[in-house]
Amino acid sequence: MLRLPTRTLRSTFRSLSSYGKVDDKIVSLICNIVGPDNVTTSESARNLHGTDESFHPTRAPEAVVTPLSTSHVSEVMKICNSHRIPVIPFGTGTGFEGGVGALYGGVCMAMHKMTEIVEVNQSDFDATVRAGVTRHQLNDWIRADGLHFPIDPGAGASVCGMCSTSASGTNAVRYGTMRENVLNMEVVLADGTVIHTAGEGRRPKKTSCGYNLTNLFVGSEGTLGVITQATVRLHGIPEATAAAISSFDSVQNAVDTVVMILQCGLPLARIEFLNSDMISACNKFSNLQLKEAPTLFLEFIGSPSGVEEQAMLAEELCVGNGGENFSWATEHSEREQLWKARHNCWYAVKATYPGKHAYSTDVVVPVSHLPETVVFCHELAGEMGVPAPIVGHVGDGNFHCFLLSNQDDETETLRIKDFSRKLALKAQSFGGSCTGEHGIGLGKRELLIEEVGTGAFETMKIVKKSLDPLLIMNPGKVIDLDHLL
Ligand SMILES: Cc1cc2c(cc1C)N(C[C@H](O)[C@H](O)[C@H](O)COP(=O)(O)OP(=O)(O)OC[C@H]1O[C@@H](n3cnc4c(N)ncnc43)[C@H](O)[C@@H]1O)c1[nH]c(=O)[nH]c(=O)c1N2
Ligand SMILES: CCCCCCC(=O)C(=O)O
Ligand SMILES: [Mn+2]
Repeated sequence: MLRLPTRTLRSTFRSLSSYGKVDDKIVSLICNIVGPDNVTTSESARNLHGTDESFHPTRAPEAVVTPLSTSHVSEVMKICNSHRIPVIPFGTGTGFEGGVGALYGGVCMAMHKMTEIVEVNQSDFDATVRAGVTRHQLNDWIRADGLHFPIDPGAGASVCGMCSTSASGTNAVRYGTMRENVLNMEVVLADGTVIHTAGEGRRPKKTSCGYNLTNLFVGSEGTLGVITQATVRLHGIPEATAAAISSFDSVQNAVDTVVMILQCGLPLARIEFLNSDMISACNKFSNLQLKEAPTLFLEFIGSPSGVEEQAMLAEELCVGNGGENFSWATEHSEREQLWKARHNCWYAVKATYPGKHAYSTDVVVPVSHLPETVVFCHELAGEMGVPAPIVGHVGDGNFHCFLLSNQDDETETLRIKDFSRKLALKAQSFGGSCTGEHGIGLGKRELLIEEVGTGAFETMKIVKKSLDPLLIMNPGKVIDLDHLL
């Protein structure tokens, strides 16, 4: 099934241009599989599918293919593999690290037409979806059964795209990330082979059955195969929910409170930190009237009395650290407004600086190092003269700092890259990571090597070359081609 190349990769790829071109012959071969309505070389479609939310320059693929089934994906992969044509999977294009850019041309495999919710097992708390299903679509489908899929990147991402970046969001402190919530995946490998990472039809909540292929493909960012189906955990919608807000006079006091709340074992559903620049952007964009100060947004779930008890304990801890204006709400509309504003932070800050290109850092540290890392970020931004709205999933030790550049201004772009690198190195020095949820993509390839070290990096290269010997799967992402040739 999988073969290592007989010649060395270096001689196979004498130059990067040795990738095959998507010429008329290839388009017609693909057309024979998916039908003419499901392949296009139009400029607008190509540009759209080479773009995500990142500030990395757009790189359009040569063609966009929209498969309708796993066998379509498999047959197209066979053609691409035999002509050594790059394939770049595309979910909904909401990624932050340039993952969908076609650096070496090739075919974009756009999954949005595979929209079937294959099954929902209400009493087993799991669902299986095809690659085009978004998290919103899944939640709309299962709500009436009293269930939800809690992983919530702010955008309406596809569930399989979320598998591929190991996404999380505001609920991870309670429910975990995609890594803890994916039970099985169907994946089409570079040569067209179809596998099920946990075995076909399997959906056990735990397993000791061999190597964990599921978690190999979670976070693989389209570089090891195309995820065509995912089986994910679902959770019951809690009986009662309350949201709370408290503002502080310093970043340090706000983040110290987070550590205390976690140390008390309060079973929070969400705890998010926003600095004053971020609150200011949210007030304008989402029509809130919050005090422009370091602020915590919290959410508690459980029984009505349990929620009240949690809110009172949280209030005590906030007030003990100088927290002001502690207020909490159980009303659905009030909670919705708050979390909608939180999910729109990215758009709120973008609207504050029109015309600029935006980049979001994504460091994560052990929570005991969170206060000094957030303060470091604040001070570094001050020293470097970089405006720095900050928002974070602080219950996991993960936060984002929003950076801006005028893409034509090289000095500005270098400055934010420098800032981002310094912050990532600081997080790594505390035993943390350069990325908690956005992935490596293009921007963090060197940081990946520093983070995992030579031995683990060499092992990653072996995995990549074994599964994709001709390096056609999303080439240049996660691992620079120079390291693979
Ligand atoms: C406003 C806002 C807010 C947030 C976020 C975005 C935006 C716009 N995100 C980022 C983003 O939503 C997240 O990275 C998603 O997992 C991307 O899913 P897409 O379907 O859009 O993948 P997209 O199409 O962007 O692709 C991302 C990567 O996955 C690969 N890929 C996509 N589908 C694949 C498939 N079927 N098989 C194999 N590879 C595939 C692509 O090749 C690419 O490398 C985020 N994220 C987060 O973790 N936490 C957060 O809090 C937020 N918040
Ligand atoms: C500083 C704003 C960056 C937000 C990036 C999107 C994201 O992950 C989120 O949590 O929101
Ligand atoms: Mn986030």
